[in-house]
Amino acid sequence: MSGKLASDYPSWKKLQQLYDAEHSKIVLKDLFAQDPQRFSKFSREYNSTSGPDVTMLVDLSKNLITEPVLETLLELAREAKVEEYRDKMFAGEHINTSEDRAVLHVALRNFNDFKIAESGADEVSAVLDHMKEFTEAVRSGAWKGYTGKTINTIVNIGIGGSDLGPVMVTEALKPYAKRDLAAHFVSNIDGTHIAETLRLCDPETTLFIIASKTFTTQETITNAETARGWFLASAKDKAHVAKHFVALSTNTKAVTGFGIHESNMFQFWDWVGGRYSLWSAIGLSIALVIGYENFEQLLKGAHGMDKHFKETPLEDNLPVLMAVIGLWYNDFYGSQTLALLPYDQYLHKFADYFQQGDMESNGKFVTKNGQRVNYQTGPIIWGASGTNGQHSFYQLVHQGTKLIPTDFIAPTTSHNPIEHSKHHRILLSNFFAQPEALAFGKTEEEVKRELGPNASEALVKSKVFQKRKVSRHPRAYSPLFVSVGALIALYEHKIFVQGVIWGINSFDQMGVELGKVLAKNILAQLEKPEDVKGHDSSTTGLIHYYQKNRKE
Ligand SMILES: O=P(O)(O)OC[C@H]1O[C@@](O)(CO)[C@@H](O)[C@@H]1O
Repeated sequence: MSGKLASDYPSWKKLQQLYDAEHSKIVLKDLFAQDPQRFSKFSREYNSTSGPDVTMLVDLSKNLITEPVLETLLELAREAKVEEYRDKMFAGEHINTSEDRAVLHVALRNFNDFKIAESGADEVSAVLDHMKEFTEAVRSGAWKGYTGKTINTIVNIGIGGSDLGPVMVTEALKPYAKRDLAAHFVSNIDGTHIAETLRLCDPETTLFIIASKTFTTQETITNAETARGWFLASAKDKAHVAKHFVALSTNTKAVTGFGIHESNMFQFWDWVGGRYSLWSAIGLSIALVIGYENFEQLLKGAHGMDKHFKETPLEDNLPVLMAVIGLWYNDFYGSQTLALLPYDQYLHKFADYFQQGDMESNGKFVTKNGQRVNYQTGPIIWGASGTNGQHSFYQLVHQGTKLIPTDFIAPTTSHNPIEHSKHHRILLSNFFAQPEALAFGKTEEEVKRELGPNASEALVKSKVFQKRKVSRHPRAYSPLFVSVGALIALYEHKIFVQGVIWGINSFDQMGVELGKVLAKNILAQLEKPEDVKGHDSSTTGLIHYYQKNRKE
């Protein structure tokens, strides 16, 4: 297959020359000493221009970049036609080429701000109205269960994008949660997940939300059937399912086939990728937990970032800046991962969420026109909330042999200013200190001065901190729901920009299909050892061991 690879762009070759010439010499301490304006030159403040006020400071100055490097990275974005592809996305062009679909999660939070011609885009507000009406009915107690009781428990049954977004956001927005409405999330096919959850539920007061874009996902449909069986064991009459089961899907036929009435279905469309769907009907559990008004503010916070991405010149465009700096480490420094480190306990699921968001989008090795890439694409996303990570994996980040790009995120204000915000000050002191330690390290001379002349060579060496990289963006604390919306959209668009530069399709997920097919074949063979056919000796041996030793 012909076509340009990212590594064919002149700017890519220029970046390689800059890397070859500079990487072994770059010392952040020197860069800061040489340029007192470095912080202001490489920081950007975001102030939303639409919807609720969101302010955010993104500080990129502690990155291993110089002005020529950043200029060339932005040149790369231009050569890859990032702006052109961005405009195609917003216009509803079918940029998801392998599935011939538009990519329009921005239409879910657009509030008719910019015209989108894709079919279904004009139905978004009708679905939001339905979500609002239903949410208010459940939260007010107007919606009754089959014995006339109000709903005090919701169980979202879904997996991947039909689970991770609702889980992360309901955690992130817990300060706004209706505390007498319990929310549970069942995703895993492991019977433990649904069994442990149902132990916490009363069939008379529990609402099940079956969340599945395709409504064919084996885990979700199996869990949904188990939940329905559990419910009917008490309710008996199938007519009562309508009061306790709703569906979020694009597949009306499969939903009604399951036994959920169309009036209890909240629709979305094929141009909403699963990992980009929390803004759609998939967000119903979020709206139920925090209230529809706050859910709408979440959408508006994201929309503000959409406008920023759509309208801001590249050199001030936050998703673009974060994307190209991430690419600099990934493709020139050879880093393999990106650590997301929110110093905000409410965001403790943020890295989990973007494992799917980033890795399912950019974990590809061929370009849109089928060419094998000759560079790294999507990074491995991992992380944990601060300060916990400091007591777990920071040793490797500080003194290991790998370069670990890190995003530090923190709110300026806490929802829980207990002890006169003493906790928040301690949290933020660590949030400021860790990037400082990572960026500037500690030289051998400094260690020797500290330890004195008698210190062993080995001890001195063990206390040296090499210089590392860090990008961080403390997040100002406008009301959380809007800034969470803006923050998620920021990362969504960063992922989009990287995919455009790498020339890959960030919006399909062919890689998850093979495992499903193999699992289905094996499932049919698990009964008897003589049924096990067509596998390698390892898979065969493992299955036989299970068959010989299982107790159930
Ligand atoms: O929402 P659904 O159709 O049940 O898919 C669930 C998840 O399964 C996938 O792995 C695709 O098969 C993710 O892309 C998706 O979010």
